[in-house]
Amino acid sequence: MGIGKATALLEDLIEKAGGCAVVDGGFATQLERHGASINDPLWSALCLIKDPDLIKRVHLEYLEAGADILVTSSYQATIPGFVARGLSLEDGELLLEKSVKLAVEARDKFWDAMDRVLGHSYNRALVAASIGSYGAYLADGSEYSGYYGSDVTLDKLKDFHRRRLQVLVEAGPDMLAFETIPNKLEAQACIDLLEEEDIQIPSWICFSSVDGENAPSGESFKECLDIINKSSKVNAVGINCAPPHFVDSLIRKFRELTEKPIVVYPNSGEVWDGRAKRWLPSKCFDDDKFELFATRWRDSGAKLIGGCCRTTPSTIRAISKVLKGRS
Ligand SMILES: C[S+](C)CC[C@H](N)C(=O)O
Ligand SMILES: N[C@@H](CCS)C(=O)O
Ligand SMILES: [Zn+2]
Repeated sequence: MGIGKATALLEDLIEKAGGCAVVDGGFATQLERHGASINDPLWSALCLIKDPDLIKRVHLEYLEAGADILVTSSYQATIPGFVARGLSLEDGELLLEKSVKLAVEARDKFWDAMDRVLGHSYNRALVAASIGSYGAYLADGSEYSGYYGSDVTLDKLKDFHRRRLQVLVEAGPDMLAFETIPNKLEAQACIDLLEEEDIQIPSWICFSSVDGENAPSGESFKECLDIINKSSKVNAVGINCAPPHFVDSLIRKFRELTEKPIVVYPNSGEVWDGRAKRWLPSKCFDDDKFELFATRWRDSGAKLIGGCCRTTPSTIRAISKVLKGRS
């Protein structure tokens, strides 16, 4: 796939979805709702070892809810993380591959079934391989602070991301989703890797934000988007796992800073306590509110809309209903 084709794949989906495609919702959240215990350094990636069937089930639930894009279970699946757990390099790589295969199998199963349903309004979903930030792997809350310490250089971040990216791409996803990137240095590492590895599938880079104006590191989104704009390998840019009430103004800001399609999939508004490893109750938004927000975000110019942590298939059903007129 050349760069033109990569761009077309995402653009076609957005067009088929009526101008705004639906991303799935909180993946780890839905695993937990089904009883999975993920209080672990691997977080949701623990289920790749313990309960892969549940991963597939959650993907199917999001498809049924109307997701046009499935984000894989690899957010916190890393080779050093698996090795720290006693797995071999080879087994770690097999688990990464499995994260893509499970989503592809769910997508194909759902799409085969839909093929037999007359007049359905679903689109054939794309599978986006999740690449969580270095902070997600550290499991210390730094995907929301952007502070990695002075010893973390561009080369270190590229070394951290490179092999996982290669393995995920080899497993055959439709696209890549860099998630909760908290600073400019890591965005640069992602861009450099896409270029150096000559990645041919589309990708998006999403930042977290804790003040509604800047990246968590305090660096401006102008600085971050200026480097992204220089790369044709990044096909969309946006925000994930930030509170929903920040999103509308961030879409407007991003529209001034980039011509790339904008993707937003905020969390419920609850705040992650990285030390206590739990969600702190905060200004929290329910599915009805997401329904209202989704039209506003679309009208403000977002092209891909979904949910992140603490959102569920019912959130995605509400978003899909309002964006596509599905009941
Ligand atoms: C998106 S956060 C809630 C994921 C979990 C975090 N990286 C941790 O392991 O503590
Ligand atoms: N795709 C991940 C992102 C966590 S911030 C999930 O939904 O669990
Ligand atoms: Zn999240």
